[in-house]
Amino acid sequence: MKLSLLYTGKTAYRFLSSKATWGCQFSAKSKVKSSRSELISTKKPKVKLTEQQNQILEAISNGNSVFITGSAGTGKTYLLQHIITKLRKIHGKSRVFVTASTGVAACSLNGQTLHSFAGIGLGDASSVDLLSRVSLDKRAYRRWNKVRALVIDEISMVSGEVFDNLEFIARSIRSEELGCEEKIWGGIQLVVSGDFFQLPPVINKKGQQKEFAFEADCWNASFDEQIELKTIFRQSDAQLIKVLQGIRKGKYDSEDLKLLDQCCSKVEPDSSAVQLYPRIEDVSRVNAERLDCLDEVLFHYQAVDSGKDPWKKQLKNGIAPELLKLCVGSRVLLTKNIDVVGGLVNGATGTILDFAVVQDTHKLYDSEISDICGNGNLLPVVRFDSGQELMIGVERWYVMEGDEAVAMRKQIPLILAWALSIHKCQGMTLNNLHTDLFRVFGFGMVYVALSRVKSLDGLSLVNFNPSKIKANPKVLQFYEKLSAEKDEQREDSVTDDI
Ligand SMILES: Nc1ncnc2c1ncn2[C@@H]1O[C@H](COP(=O)(O)OP(=O)(O)OP(=O)(O)O)[C@@H](O)[C@H]1O
Repeated sequence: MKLSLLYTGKTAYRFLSSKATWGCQFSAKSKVKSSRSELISTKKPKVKLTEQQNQILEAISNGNSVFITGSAGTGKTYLLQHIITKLRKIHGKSRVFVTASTGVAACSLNGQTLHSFAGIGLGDASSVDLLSRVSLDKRAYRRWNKVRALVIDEISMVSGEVFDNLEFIARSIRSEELGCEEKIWGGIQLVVSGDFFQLPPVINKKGQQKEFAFEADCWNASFDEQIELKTIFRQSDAQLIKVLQGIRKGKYDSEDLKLLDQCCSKVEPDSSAVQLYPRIEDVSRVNAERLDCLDEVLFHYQAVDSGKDPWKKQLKNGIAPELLKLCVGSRVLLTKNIDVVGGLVNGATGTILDFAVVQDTHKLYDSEISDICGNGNLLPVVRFDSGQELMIGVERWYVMEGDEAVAMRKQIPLILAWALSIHKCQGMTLNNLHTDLFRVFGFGMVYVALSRVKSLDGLSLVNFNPSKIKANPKVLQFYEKLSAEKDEQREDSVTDDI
């Protein structure tokens, strides 16, 4: 029988007490670090920005609105963090709003979802109706007035209709309230990032004309520059990069197919491989089954949320679960960067080794732990696949409105990692992954799934079929046009030089 330390009675408590003592001995003997201890280096490794990344930063310093795109792993999100710091210096912290199309992406940037920033609910109404909805929502109205720079990450999942509606709202509110002439986006500096070859928007209305944001009427006029990052950092193997670049555009040759076939012929996927599924139901089922098979005592970690709705609700769409169930032997994935120098970053996987009490903490932190873990104050000890062992402490996820934290979740930064959804892994880097391509559907999914992996050794596939490799023709056309325009600009600048 499984015991729940948080919800069961005396039996569990007795177990917990003995386990706690053992945990102390464990900590002393094995020198397990706590993710909150001073032993962990929080210094960020110095990453030199590329010339192209620096050019983008410069364009932003000059007040330009920029669309940043590029293949998976070209450092779009990484660059965004530098951009946000720069924008805050230019406009002041409270006037820079950081948003993303999904809760997971928004949380990883400590931002808010685009829809909640905008105050448009589901956004399924006409532009005029949405404008009156926003005008009645005091906070949303104030945000639209206050914002000087708006960052939008994972734009591939925002529809053209929503993009146009937001521009209309920005222009209408700001020209009326600020008394300025009508400017596109009401003069807001826009920084938009994403790769349209990745996951597309979820379209509710049938026959929607403007599926992608680049189909919005205002798209081209919204930006001073549209830049495609070219250097891929996630993978270094030239063969893998070539295959992934092909898959991104729905293309492959016999060499690529041979390589993908080799990934299918691995007898058993590495036991550390994260299984990627398109549907969340499969993810929940596989993780629950594997947890059950271990037949170990379950430890429950209940997230503690603060703030008000609608912000608090957004926390539910983030990466940190409301209730995290773990036991010895569980495969887990880290959801925060806790030791960047040591490689313990978002996406690092490992196995739960034990549960132990944290030593030498401040009273304040003790109470934080007990809020989440109940009376036991036992924290999970993880042996990461890199070999490091670490006790994982409590972390925080914020929903920020400008410089104000409007909601916060405290939770252990781990999720079960036998299985993960392709939607949740967008933006992640994984060492080992396994996926059944039979289940994968739609444009972009195969590319998002496969482009998470760092090297071919870490990729295992089943049911690979070349017909699954497909790119949306509209997206292909958009990128062809973008690169033709760049070529033209280059030619023009050469002619000018002569
Ligand atoms: N200039 C750089 N030099 C070295 N590494 C970099 C550089 N820029 C980014 N990286 C690293 O590249 C990796 C991928 O970056 P990031 O996740 O930002 O890519 P992305 O383009 O947002 O990918 P995706 O589209 O899959 O979300 C990260 O580990 C990041 O630290």
